[in-house]
Amino acid sequence: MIESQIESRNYIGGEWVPADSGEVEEVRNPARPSEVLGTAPRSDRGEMERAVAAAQEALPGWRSALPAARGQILLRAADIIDSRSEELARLMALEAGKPLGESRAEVSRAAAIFRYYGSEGWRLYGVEAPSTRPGVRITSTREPLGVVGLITPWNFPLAIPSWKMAPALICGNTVVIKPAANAVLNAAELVRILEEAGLPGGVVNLVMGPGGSSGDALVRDERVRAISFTGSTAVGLSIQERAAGKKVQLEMGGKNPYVVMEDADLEDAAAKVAYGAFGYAGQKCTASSRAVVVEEVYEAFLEQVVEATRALKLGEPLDEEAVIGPVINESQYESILGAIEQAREDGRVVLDGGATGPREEGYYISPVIVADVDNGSKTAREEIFGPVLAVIKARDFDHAVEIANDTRYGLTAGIATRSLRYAEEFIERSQTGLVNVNLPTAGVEFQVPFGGSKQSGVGGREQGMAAIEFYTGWKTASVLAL
Ligand SMILES: NC(=O)C1=CN([C@@H]2O[C@H](COP(=O)(O)OP(=O)(O)OC[C@H]3O[C@@H](n4cnc5c(N)ncnc54)[C@H](OP(=O)(O)O)[C@@H]3O)[C@@H](O)[C@H]2O)C=CC1
Ligand SMILES: O=C(O)CCC(=O)C(=O)O
Repeated sequence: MIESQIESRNYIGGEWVPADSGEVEEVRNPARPSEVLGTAPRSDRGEMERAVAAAQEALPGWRSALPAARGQILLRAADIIDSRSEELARLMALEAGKPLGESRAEVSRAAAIFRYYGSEGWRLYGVEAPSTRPGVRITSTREPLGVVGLITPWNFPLAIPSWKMAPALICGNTVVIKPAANAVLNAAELVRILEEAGLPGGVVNLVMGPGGSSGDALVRDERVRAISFTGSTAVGLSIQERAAGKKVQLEMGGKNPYVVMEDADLEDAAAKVAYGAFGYAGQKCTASSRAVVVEEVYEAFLEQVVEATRALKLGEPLDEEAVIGPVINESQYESILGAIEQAREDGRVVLDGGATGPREEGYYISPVIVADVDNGSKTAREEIFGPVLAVIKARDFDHAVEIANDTRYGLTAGIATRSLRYAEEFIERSQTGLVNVNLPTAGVEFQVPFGGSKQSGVGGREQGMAAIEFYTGWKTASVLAL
């Protein structure tokens, strides 16, 4: 239980302000839906227009500040995140239903992201190239894009806003962020931390409101030079159309395969697939939702993965031992239960989970594993974003790779094997942005490029140096001294 409800507000031009209409949305605890954690302003287009104007006004000062001075603020933010880690982790567990252990890891990850980009200010390198013309000096330097719009989901309520905001800021851009309705309290805390770290008013602006109105206003605003979005494929692809003329980065869904070869350590593979499929109830774009297993070890793997899944505790997010919490909200709960019905038709149920009790007692769904799934079926093709694992039989390595790649998504893929040849060939042939050998598909590192191919990702990659590339443009100057 929380001690008192949190009344969150928009942050525009350095002021914490309510929605123009005064309307609010309740924020509820997915583990106890009757519990109201707080409220968020129900903003519309007008608030978004003012937030963009504030970001535009703050731009000249921020872009001309020394990168090292911008970096100092990010480094201070990292220290504040660390100093408040337990409180932030508990808020994440309450609002996003993320088990405490994983919430703690995400808070540390957010601090590390701010630290990493805080020092990137020293490395905003340009290039000097030889000219084809005598006496001409050519330099290409990086410039900020201007005002950037960030639209973030609820499933990584601190890490994703951090890995979008920190690189945008170090490069000298100003920001307007629209967080998901189910992650507003976390987003507001992060912005409060940046304010406390000394970020000038207007450099980051936060507007809470429905995606269809305030989010749409951000996407369409001509003053906004770039949009970085994480969320569903349908919304992402529609943003690509609405944001015509802007630089766009879309991180969308996944239907991530984990191939299990005959030479794998089956116990290890089963543990990694189970964690990848069911950690945080499968609500990750990197979740292992398809296990593709060669026939030689198929039945043995099924036994092991059921056992490994049974070992994962489903419980209250504040329970130290829990790995699987509730799903985020009623609409996801309904949609996942519908997908489970479909999965029962599409395969042989080897672990029969589903709703664990009345929804009023929390949106809990226990893991479901279906075997003998055809890769052409709905269960194997559509992102469920819930605790459902489809197991698909492959004849051999080539067939497994073919099945793994036979999807409209291309975010991440894994393989369990002891063979260097399988591992290297899988890396080579996998049509994904990330490949993991004997490691879970979920859980990415911030210092390297992150993102997918096909309908998992459009635009430049996030994180690592790729984010610097996204949040800057190049200016080439040619000079002939007379
Ligand atoms: N790739 C990933 O990591 C994620 C994938 N998903 C996928 O999406 C499904 C649904 O989850 P959901 O939260 O509804 O995802 P959405 O794609 O609807 O939401 C993601 C973000 O986009 C905003 N948004 C929604 N509609 C618009 C719009 N028309 N214009 C601009 N912004 C908009 C949302 O705001 P608001 O919350 O106010 O609607 C939120 O901030 C999941 O089942 C999962 O498959 C979801 C989250 C993360
Ligand atoms: O697995 C991770 O660490 C990141 C997942 C992610 O970015 C997402 O689900 O949106």
